[in-house]
Amino acid sequence: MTSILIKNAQSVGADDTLICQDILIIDDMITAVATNIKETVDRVIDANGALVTPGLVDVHVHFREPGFAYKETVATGSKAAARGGFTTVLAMPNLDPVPDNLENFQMIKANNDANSLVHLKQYAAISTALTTEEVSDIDALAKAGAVAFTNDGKGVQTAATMLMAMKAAAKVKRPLVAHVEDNSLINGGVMNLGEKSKELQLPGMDPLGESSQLARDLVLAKASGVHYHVAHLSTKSSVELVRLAKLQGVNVTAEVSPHHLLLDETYITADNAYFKMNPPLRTPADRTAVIAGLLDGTIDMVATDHAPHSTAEKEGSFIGAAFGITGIETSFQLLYTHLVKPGIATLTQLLDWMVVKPQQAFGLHGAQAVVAGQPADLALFDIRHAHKITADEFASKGVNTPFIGATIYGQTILTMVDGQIVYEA
Ligand SMILES: NC(=O)N[C@@H](CC(=O)O)C(=O)O
Ligand SMILES: [Zn+2]
Ligand SMILES: [Zn+2]
Repeated sequence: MTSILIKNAQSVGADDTLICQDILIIDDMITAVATNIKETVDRVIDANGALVTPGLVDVHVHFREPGFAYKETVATGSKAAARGGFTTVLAMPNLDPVPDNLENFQMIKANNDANSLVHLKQYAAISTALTTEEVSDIDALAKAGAVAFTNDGKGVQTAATMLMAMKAAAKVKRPLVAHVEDNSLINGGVMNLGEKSKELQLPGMDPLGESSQLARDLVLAKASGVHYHVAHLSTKSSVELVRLAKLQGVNVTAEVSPHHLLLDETYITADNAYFKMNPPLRTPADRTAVIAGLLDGTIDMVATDHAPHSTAEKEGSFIGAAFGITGIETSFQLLYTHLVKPGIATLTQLLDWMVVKPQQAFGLHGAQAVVAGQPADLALFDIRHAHKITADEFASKGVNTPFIGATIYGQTILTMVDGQIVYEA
């Protein structure tokens, strides 16, 4: 038996008030939360007024193993997750080999299970190689433990393939997660098609590539009854479509990334690939719409789309650089600093978007509140001191984020998974 007593932590109570309490953890469970717990334990940790939350959940990360271990591994990615305050993450299938059959999936899952510091669930591919019209063996992959199905990185180009996959996913009661992108509207674009692409004279991708495929999918989702989840939603038009679909009873959920909430294309002042990701940063009107969509519940959750790449792949121009930015070590902190501190959102809302909704939508197990009887998955954040993000502090192999140099509050002090400390500052 191991026992840990965390003293003087501030947990979020009713009406968003902070309550200073002690937390007793025995083995993998929270066994008591109260003021002034007196108990002989193996270790006492003085949280010194830090915020305590249930472990964060990220339904969209790229851990790159197997195939691209030079960008990230399960060991480094999960360490980065722990450093960000995350205790459960869902890993994308754009790997090599692709988890589009049982053998590949089992090999990838075994490697995840052997090397992850946090709870790690694996997505399987919708179609073979993430690009074909041949739907994967969704039934077998679900039985093997696939948390959900997605071709993230690529849109599913034909309605027939999408409908077939949705019906199969509905049968096994797993979400179908869509990276919505119609290739016929991308035109080799490296950023959003509009004023900024014109100014920088770079090829732009039409934002209708996202919303037009989303509109198709929502019709198919309604017909198939699948739980359809939209990955990294980024345009005003997409928000409007999801809002309408929810009103019509479509079983749809949606995620937005921290960068689409906090940045737009006006932040791109030079041809610097640290601002290159897919979907691209959109217009200020799109950004206003995704924030409003999150606040009114149209968008259910935040997911980082943590996409590490090597320095060589992100150097220089948008042309030729890889799409994607890292995010798992800075997301809670950036959103706390820019949404909660200024009063745009409450801490309760932020935790709803980063813990409760992801767990509910994907049927995950984990603490939804720091209370006795819950699993000891939790994080402590220092919300009182400012911190400047530097490239050398990341646990991830990727340092490709435009937020380097930003000042944030909420640095992670400690992260615990099943009662084990997996990160300590
Ligand atoms: N978001 C990105 O820009 N890149 C992701 C793929 C994806 O999420 O579509 C990647 O795998 O690097
Ligand atoms: Zn994607
Ligand atoms: Zn992604």
